[in-house]
Amino acid sequence: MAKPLQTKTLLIAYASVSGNTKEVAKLIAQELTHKQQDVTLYCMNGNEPFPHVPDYDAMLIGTYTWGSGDTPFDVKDFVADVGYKPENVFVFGTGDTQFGGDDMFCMAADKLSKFYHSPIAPLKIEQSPRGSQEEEVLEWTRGVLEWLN
Ligand SMILES: Cc1cc2nc3c(=O)[nH]c(=O)nc-3n(C[C@H](O)[C@H](O)[C@H](O)COP(=O)(O)O)c2cc1C
Repeated sequence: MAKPLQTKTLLIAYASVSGNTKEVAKLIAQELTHKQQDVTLYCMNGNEPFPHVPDYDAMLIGTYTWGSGDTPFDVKDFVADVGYKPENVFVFGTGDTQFGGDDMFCMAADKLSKFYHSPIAPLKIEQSPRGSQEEEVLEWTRGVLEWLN
């Protein structure tokens, strides 16, 4: 029989301009909540109060990629404001292969994942997760939970 999952406190912090990364963040949050996890969603480019990161068992960071493989300023600011590298940081991103092809696809997610020594590979979604990519989001989310348990 599968081991029951422990309830973890999980921060999902994301930046999103046109809504794709927000959609992925919401799907992840839904799945985690469904699995009895204690989830807080935080939008980096909104007006919500800054989260107290040490309160969480793990942080999931969501980013789009802009320019030529660049990390958005909102994400860079968030990372700087957190001020330390927590353990257990998982990264998801959305991108578009029309900008720079496979080499630059979701490059911001790759960079963040390296920066935080993330224990599992970043999730990379081509624009909106709706449709066939939804299952990839759910699988990745289950992978995060498995790693934390
Ligand atoms: C000016 C510009 C540059 C972009 N550069 C990249 C890029 O280098 N790599 C990539 O994967 N996506 C790139 N994108 C695509 C966005 O990352 C993608 O549309 C993403 O899903 C937007 O996320 P959001 O809807 O959460 O804002 C670029 C988009 C724009 C408008």
